[in-house]
Amino acid sequence: MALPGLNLSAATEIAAPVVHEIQKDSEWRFEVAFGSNVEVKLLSGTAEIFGTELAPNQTYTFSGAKAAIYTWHGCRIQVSGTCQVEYTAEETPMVSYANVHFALEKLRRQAAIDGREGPRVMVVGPDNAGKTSLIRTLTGYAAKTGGQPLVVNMDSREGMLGIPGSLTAAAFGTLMDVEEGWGSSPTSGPSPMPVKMPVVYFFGLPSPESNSAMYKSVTTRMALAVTERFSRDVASKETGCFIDTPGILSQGKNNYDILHHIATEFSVNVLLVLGSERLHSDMLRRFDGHRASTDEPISVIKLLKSGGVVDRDEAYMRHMRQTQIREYFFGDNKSTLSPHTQQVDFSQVTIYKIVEPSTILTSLLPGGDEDNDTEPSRGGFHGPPIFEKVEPSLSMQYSILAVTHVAPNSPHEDIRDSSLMGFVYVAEVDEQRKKLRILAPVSGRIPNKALVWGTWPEGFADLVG
Ligand SMILES: Nc1ncnc2c1ncn2[C@@H]1O[C@H](COP(=O)(O)OP(=O)(O)OP(=O)(O)O)[C@@H](O)[C@H]1O
Repeated sequence: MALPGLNLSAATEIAAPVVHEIQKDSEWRFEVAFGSNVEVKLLSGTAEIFGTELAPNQTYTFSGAKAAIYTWHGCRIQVSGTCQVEYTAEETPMVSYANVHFALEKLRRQAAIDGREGPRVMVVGPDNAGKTSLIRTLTGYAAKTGGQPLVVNMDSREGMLGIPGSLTAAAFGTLMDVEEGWGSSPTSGPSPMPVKMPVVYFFGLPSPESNSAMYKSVTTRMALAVTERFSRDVASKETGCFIDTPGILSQGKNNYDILHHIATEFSVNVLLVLGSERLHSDMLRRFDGHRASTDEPISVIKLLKSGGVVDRDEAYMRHMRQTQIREYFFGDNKSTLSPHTQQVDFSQVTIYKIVEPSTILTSLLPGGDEDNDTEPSRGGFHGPPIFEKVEPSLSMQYSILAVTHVAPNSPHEDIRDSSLMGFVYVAEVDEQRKKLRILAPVSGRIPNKALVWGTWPEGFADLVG
């Protein structure tokens, strides 16, 4: 049986519960397919999942998950449902991760005494090295010891409290969601977990390589947002921040200048290198002891990749992106949302498409169409165009549009640098009647703001019927 419209196989029948006894300093690793559920309950002892403790006797439900339940002192867990993979591992890098946490705590205490910002930590490493999991773990530990770290996701391939394609930052001073990872962002429905208030920018492309100039500009804007947050939030300032980076930036020297840009803009002073000797030595050469834009040197620390980190294939990643998009509009099994569909005329929306760098080159060549009269004011800026104003067309059907905070005809730089109100989904484009069917998370008219269309996330045909 299949759930209509969701392209998921229905939950398989629940196998009889199994009890696992996990020895101290070990973890139970498991993978659950999308569309099936596995329930886990902590029966005795203590356990955590990526730095967030499990409450005793509470049932946690996992679907489409690859994760590990770690115990420092030993525990018993009850598992119901069928895992694709499950095993217990005694060898984990958790002690070294905990040592990093204690070292960061020391820096935080010193920063509080000196009235400075806490450590600004950037995590680098190839794809599937465990960067996000390490940041979740260190964020969980920092929150548990009373801190409120800012977590910055600079990887547009995956969303953090937002849709893929966006770059977000949020303060984590409260418990994270054991089942969902980063938890939920403010939505139009109630949430059992404290919601986080992310600041969101749109990149709209899968990789910084797709448009490094635009990525660097959005990075600069995000770093300003983080500095601004530090200036009005003492708890976050003292705890510092964690910056997650796209794996592609660590895979080959071509993109090290982008890593350098992130490190400089965020005044990074701790660089954690996961899972690559060669990257570590490159980073040491580039950064160790070098001064960032503040007066502090950068410490480069090598950490082992966990043996539990799983390579995720394209089909899994695609499913994960679609789940994130669906949850943004419709909620999850804990809180159902009620998005609204409405018809709008083409004339009611102003949509900008991100210009590919190759097109920019063409438009700058003699005879190129740089002086396009249909383009809005460039606010006195004469650089290459960042966006192209486009009329809706069939190719836009099933796409996500980012709703900025700026007026429809704002200069390109203002559109690029604007944080986002949210996202809408183009359910249908009727070129003949010049009408769009739009799905928005809340009711009311689509705000009269500049909308941005990127190539990422890719179109998602099955979101609404
Ligand atoms: N110890 C572990 N046991 C089981 N699964 C794990 C473990 N650590 C991480 N994973 C899983 O492995 C996958 C990859 O990990 P993660 O997302 O942290 O890597 P990453 O370096 O951030 O990847 P990318 O750069 O590609 O986004 C995730 O699904 C994560 O939940």
